[in-house]
Amino acid sequence: MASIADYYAGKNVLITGATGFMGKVLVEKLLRSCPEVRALYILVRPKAGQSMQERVSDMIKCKLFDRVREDSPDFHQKIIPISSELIQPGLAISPGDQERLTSCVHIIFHCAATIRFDEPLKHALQLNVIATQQLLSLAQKMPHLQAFIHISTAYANCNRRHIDEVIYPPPVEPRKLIDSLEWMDDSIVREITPRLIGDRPNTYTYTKALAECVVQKESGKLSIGIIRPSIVGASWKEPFPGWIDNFNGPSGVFIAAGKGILRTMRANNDAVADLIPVDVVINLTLAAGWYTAVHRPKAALVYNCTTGGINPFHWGEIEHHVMSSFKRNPLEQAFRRPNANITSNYLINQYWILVSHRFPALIYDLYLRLSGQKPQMMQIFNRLHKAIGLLEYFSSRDWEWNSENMTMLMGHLSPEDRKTFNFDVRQLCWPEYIENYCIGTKKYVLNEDMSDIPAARQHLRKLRNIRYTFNTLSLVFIWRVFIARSQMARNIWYFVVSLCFKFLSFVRASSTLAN
Ligand SMILES: CCCCC/C=C\C/C=C\CCCCCCCC(=O)SCCNC(=O)CCNC(=O)[C@H](O)C(C)(C)COP(=O)(O)OP(=O)(O)OC[C@H]1O[C@@H](n2cnc3c(N)ncnc32)[C@H](O)[C@@H]1OP(=O)(O)O
Ligand SMILES: NC(=O)C1=CN([C@@H]2O[C@H](COP(=O)(O)OP(=O)(O)OC[C@H]3O[C@@H](n4cnc5c(N)ncnc54)[C@H](OP(=O)(O)O)[C@@H]3O)[C@@H](O)[C@H]2O)C=CC1
Repeated sequence: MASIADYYAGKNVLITGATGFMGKVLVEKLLRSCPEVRALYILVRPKAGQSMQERVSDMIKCKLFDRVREDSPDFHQKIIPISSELIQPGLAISPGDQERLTSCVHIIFHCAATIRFDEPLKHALQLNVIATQQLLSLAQKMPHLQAFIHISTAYANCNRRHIDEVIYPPPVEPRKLIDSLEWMDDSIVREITPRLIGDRPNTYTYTKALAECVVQKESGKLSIGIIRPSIVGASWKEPFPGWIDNFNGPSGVFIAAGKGILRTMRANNDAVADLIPVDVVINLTLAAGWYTAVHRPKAALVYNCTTGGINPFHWGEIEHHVMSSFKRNPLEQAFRRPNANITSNYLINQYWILVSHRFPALIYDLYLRLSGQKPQMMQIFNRLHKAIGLLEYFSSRDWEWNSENMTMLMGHLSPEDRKTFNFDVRQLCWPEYIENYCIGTKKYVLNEDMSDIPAARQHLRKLRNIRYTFNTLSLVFIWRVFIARSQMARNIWYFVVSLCFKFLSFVRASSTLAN
């Protein structure tokens, strides 16, 4: 049987979401490990004043592509951008481009989605469900198509505790929901959203569940694979350890903790932190593309791409390793020394939010005001609280995912492919992974230089001295207030002072005698 790289040789691949976190890693890995692939057609929209071409040029300049650039400097010639806005009818692909794609594409990887937890339902439905539907109908017109790989999420069915590799019945018939939301204005949709999403925490997981159902129902004769990654984190090994380029999921939490801003968060110490490195997800995705095309399974195969059942690690352990990593490799200009604690207790968390978040923010904003600058800390904390509030659902619970298809797929790979497209997470050493993850947030998200670490350490020492001074002054102040108001405090104070005085006299007398 052909190896994975042999299979992709000469193939035209269509990718949505190629400008996103996972899409870029997919493009890089395909070009590097399957160098004979014919072309990668990527659906891209213009954004933030940049044309499609400008965005793609920026993307290929990214450090992520350094390794493939070294191997084959002309790699970009294989990337063919196609202008597309996925929430428009027909995905806004021009008739010429549609014809080109339908005539040549062999495999589709559908990564695009809105992953925001606070996305209004209508928009999440348009992108995550309707665009998937439209892509499937485009796929139906492709005579050479061999596999359609849909990227879902392990949390699509997070309202269940045990999640098998099956497509569960949808919370609502997607067609009916699409039809009803079409005529409703945004305010009505906002009002009924909590009732619709029911026991799911957000519109993201809800619409991803609907999308899976659409893939199952509207795939016709296509060969389908559905990948369900859990919490996708920095890369484990490829193209280099610790690659990460965004604040999503735990990355923003790690950074906020490393900067000394986040000091408390609600999470269950003993719950499994189902992180999965991005390169593992991409290796599995490419292997699933190969398997789907070669074996043509009759029904869609679902791959729960998770670590919890195979190599579990817990939020409490993550907290410990993140903190010690940021102490060894501090971030620049930290607000306070990194010292975050997680707790599952609501009241304890609220107490620490008051003492360790709001109070320092208030003092710092006061200092900014007095020095003629614009206060900003309270605003930063309000945004942070909103973000961690949306993540708490995932850090406070445990799920059990069955990942038999991942094991089955590994069993079908040749020893060589198992190395090149490694997704065996049993080999993952968590402390080392977390260390590289934290360094990755410093280097690639915050663009900080590793050579500045001594200065960052010096800054942490300065913060420690400020804290000691502040604590001492506060103690003296509180004590003075007590002494002024209470006879008992005064008596204790005189007692302690006279005791110290006696002790000093004793030490002096004994040293005189000794001489
Ligand atoms: C140290 C102890 C650690 C212990 C660990 C404990 C817990 C771990 C925490 C989390 C684990 C749970 C993760 C669950 C993931 C589930 C898996 C999935 O299915 S994947 C999808 C994941 N999706 C997300 O993570 C998206 C979440 N984000 C959002 O929904 C939104 O971004 C938002 C948080 C609601 C914020 O929206 P807002 O409009 O206010 O801001 P923007 O998004 O426009 O961003 C503005 C600005 O802020 C930066 N940003 C975004 N998020 C964060 C963050 N979390 N921390 C810091 N900064 C953040 C963003 O990049 C923008 O910057 P800029 O203006 O410079 O571009
Ligand atoms: N990150 C994670 O932790 C997890 C992610 N997943 C799934 O993986 C997939 C990829 O996620 P990730 O890479 O993290 O997400 P990103 O947000 O990084 O990327 C999303 C991609 O979708 C594209 N996109 C969004 N809206 C449109 C639109 N209207 N038209 C065209 N393209 C659009 C974006 O393009 P643009 O650059 O133009 O915005 C971007 O390329 C998603 O399906 C997600 O559900 C699953 C589990 C966990």
